[in-house]
Amino acid sequence: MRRGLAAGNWKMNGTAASLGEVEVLKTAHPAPAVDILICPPATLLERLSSVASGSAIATGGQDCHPEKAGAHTGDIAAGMIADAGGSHAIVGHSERRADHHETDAIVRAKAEAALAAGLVAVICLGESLDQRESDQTLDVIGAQLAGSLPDGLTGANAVIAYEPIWAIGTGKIPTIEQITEVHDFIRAELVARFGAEGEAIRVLYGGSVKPSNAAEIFAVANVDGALVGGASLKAEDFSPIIAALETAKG
Ligand SMILES: O=C(CO)COP(=O)(O)O
Repeated sequence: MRRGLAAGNWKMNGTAASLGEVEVLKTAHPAPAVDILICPPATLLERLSSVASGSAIATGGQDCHPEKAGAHTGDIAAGMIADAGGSHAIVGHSERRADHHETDAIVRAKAEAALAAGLVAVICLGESLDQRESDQTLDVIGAQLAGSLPDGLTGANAVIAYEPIWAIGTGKIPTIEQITEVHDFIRAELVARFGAEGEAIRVLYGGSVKPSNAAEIFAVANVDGALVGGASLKAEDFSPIIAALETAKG
């Protein structure tokens, strides 16, 4: 059985004061029945990793550059995430695909760089509202899976996050039937491409996950956890989401 994963993406939020939230989570979840991951802004990764050290909380970056090093002002290499104590790298988030014009090919190259640095790649995909309303969701997700996923993915080196763009930060979530349909589709595609490992790769749902809706989302068989934005910033919101995942998947 796949172990649940509660992942927090702090996006461009957080300062040194936010490290206190991690202290609270550490105390509240000393031996969780699921995995916990926090991806803070790069400025906090090393400090947060040190606060989380010795606890059940893993840390990661929100992006990585495809290259190992070089003249790429403002970018961060996967090896630097590992050096700062991170074990995961989110790649292909819709905000990066939109703000930084990242294509599936770029996302794939970034995921490959993450794997080469020994990180777990958390590869994000999801449809826009237009695509959802014109019934293209599964086509879009299929194309993103085909284009963004490197070869050789396993349950140990990759996580997929399905995040419908229109559900991110909006308070709207798809119906449970829609979440079930997409997650079942992703699972089938993963198994078709990666065989038994496709069964082991965790598939997270992301987009307006809150303490109030977490339990119903986690009840879906092929939802293995969540990639949480806003509700991961405060321990008082993230902690009940972790607890709901423990109840559903622990
Ligand atoms: O984009 C997300 C996580 O990567 C989801 O963000 P919200 O939980 O704030 O909707």
